[in-house]
Amino acid sequence: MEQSPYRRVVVKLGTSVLTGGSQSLDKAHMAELVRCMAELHQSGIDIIVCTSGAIAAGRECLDYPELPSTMSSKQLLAAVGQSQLIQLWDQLFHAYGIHVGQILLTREDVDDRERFLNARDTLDAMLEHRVVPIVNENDAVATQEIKVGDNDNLSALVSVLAEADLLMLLTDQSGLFTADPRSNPDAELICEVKRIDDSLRELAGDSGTNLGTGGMATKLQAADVARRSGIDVVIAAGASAENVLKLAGGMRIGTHFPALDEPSNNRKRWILAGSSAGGDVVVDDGAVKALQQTGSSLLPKGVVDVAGNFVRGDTVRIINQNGVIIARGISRYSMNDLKKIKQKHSNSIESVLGYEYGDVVIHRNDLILV
Ligand SMILES: Nc1ncnc2c1ncn2[C@@H]1O[C@H](COP(=O)(O)OP(=O)(O)O)[C@@H](O)[C@H]1O
Ligand SMILES: N[C@@H](CCC(=O)OP(=O)(O)O)C(=O)O
Repeated sequence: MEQSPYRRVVVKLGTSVLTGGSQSLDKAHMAELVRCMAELHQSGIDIIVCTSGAIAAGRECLDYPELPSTMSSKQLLAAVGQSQLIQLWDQLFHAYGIHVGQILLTREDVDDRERFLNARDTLDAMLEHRVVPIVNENDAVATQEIKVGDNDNLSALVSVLAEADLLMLLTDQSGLFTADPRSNPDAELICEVKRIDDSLRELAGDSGTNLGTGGMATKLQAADVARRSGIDVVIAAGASAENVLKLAGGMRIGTHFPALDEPSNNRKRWILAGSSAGGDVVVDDGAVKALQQTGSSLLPKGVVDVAGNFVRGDTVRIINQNGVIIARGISRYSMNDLKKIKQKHSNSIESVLGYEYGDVVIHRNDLILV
């Protein structure tokens, strides 16, 4: 494999790829995909798999039952199929000595700041321990109101959550075409998209099968979300497992959506644009110096007081002891927690609270000086 320009990659595998268009999971092809993802993992790149296929696996496992097309039928199939799916991924990665862990999300897990941070911490911990996260929507419990609804958008949210730098949307077409190639054999592949506008959205149709969800329309929505967060996105064919290696090596296959901005800038803008500060964290002069001069994270040791009312994940103002605002940032600890751990060394957080969310109160990536 070429030297990869990427360090953290989300690989989204649609039902179309995992079944090869059939009614059951194509285990041989999944093994090939794992061979390539394992190679990436072993080269030091963090891999997150966003897998579809639970509903298809559930149908297969229950021997294709006749069910009404209701939400609860889908939930039943997903509940059965998800356990089949995760077992299969586990076995396949195990052959390369790689551990996997399952994360099942709904929209609520990313909309709510505290849950967003929790999910991010879990992903970070898994990646830090070189465990491959296998993510899907929590279809078995998600109702329409709390669903992301499709795994294209889910994979974009996961990419943002994990601060990935590449999102591969692997599907049964070699990219985005000027029209749905199923019904338009003359349609041409679009190699690069710089702007996602209404005229492009008109080209992107729904899924051509009854297995996939959303077709190219949801892939465009996902590309839009991810690239705005500084993540390169590519839609490409998943039928060739080698494409995983080629794309991670920066090869130009499929349809590319280059990232629009530096992730850090974008993230910091989000902090600045975020809801009005939930509270104030007063810090000592040493902490002010560390934040302003060395770009450090804020540790509990430097916190002298807290005010207002905030929970973990809220944006807070960081002020010095003269009341001057010096920064804004997202607090990893609630106000109540912070009251207990202020002026304490980070390694005593767990003994004081009985749990910990890491050494820092506000990570430097979640902080902007004002
Ligand atoms: N402009 C387009 N270019 C490519 N494919 C398109 C386009 N419009 C609609 N499609 C359809 O999108 C399908 C892929 O989406 P989907 O079935 O949801 O797959 P997946 O399971 O991989 O998410 C293709 O099989 C194709 O029929
Ligand atoms: N979460 C569902 C897949 C939903 C979905 O978006 O499917 P797909 O369009 O094939 O990526 C499942 O596991 O069956």
